[in-house]
Amino acid sequence: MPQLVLDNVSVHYEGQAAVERVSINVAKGDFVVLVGRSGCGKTSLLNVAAGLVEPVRGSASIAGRPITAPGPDRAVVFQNDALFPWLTARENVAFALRLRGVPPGERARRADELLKLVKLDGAGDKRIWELSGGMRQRVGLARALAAEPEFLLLDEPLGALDALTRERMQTTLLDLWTASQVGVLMVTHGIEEALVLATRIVVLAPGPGRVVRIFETGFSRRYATGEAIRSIKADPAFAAARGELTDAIFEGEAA
Ligand SMILES: Nc1ncnc2c1ncn2[C@@H]1O[C@H](COP(=O)(O)OP(=O)(O)OP(=O)(O)O)[C@@H](O)[C@H]1O
Repeated sequence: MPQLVLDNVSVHYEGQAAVERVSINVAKGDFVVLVGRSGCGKTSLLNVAAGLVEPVRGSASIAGRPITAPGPDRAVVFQNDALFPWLTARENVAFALRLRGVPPGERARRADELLKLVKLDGAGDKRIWELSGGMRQRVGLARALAAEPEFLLLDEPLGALDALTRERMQTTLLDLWTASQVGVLMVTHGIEEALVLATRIVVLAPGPGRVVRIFETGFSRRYATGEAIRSIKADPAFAAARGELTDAIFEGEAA
């Protein structure tokens, strides 16, 4: 099974250490979430996995192949994803299909399938500027999936959304993950979001960024096997995990 591996990765900017010796493994089917206070290096680590930042020490690889640049095996979705506003939702997704070499005759049909997967069937003809923030983010996800990546790298993809839309998008993300069995590496500031989505949560602390705790969590697997999110969140085990995770994030912070 191909694994995305960050092995003892250190990242420096202008000689300053931002991340020191962090190791993270993401197998296909894993949903790994990075959490931690501002400046602990979450985005830097995601950028190393994306091939956008080169570590000064340690290595990044997929199935043993070094990561040196962005590649078709990884799709990246950022908070304010750059869609083409003058194109329709379908054309945005079809653009990614074109880059992958899908023949013109198949692109519209395949794009519609992907839009259906993110529950945007019927919105294919709408231009990006006509869509709400949540709908745009779903187009971004459909476009990322169009590349048929092995790994999805998500940097606060739901951060700009209102609370209700954000909650709905969490189930959309889980549905996509369950259906495609990609490996996900995601950054979030949402504690509850991390618990709902992750199979593993990596807690980082700043100064310089390092791993302080790893939680193996099973809530998203429960969703994948049919349990409703509401029932999962009502479980006392969920509240207990939220308390533990919050403590781990703020441990060591000056009062
Ligand atoms: N391009 C850059 N040049 C210089 N310093 C940078 C650069 N990118 C990040 N840093 C620094 O590296 C450290 C880690 O930043 P990073 O964005 O990875 O953290 P983060 O955990 O994602 O933060 P946040 O939660 O605030 O988004 C910070 O101290 C930041 O100021």
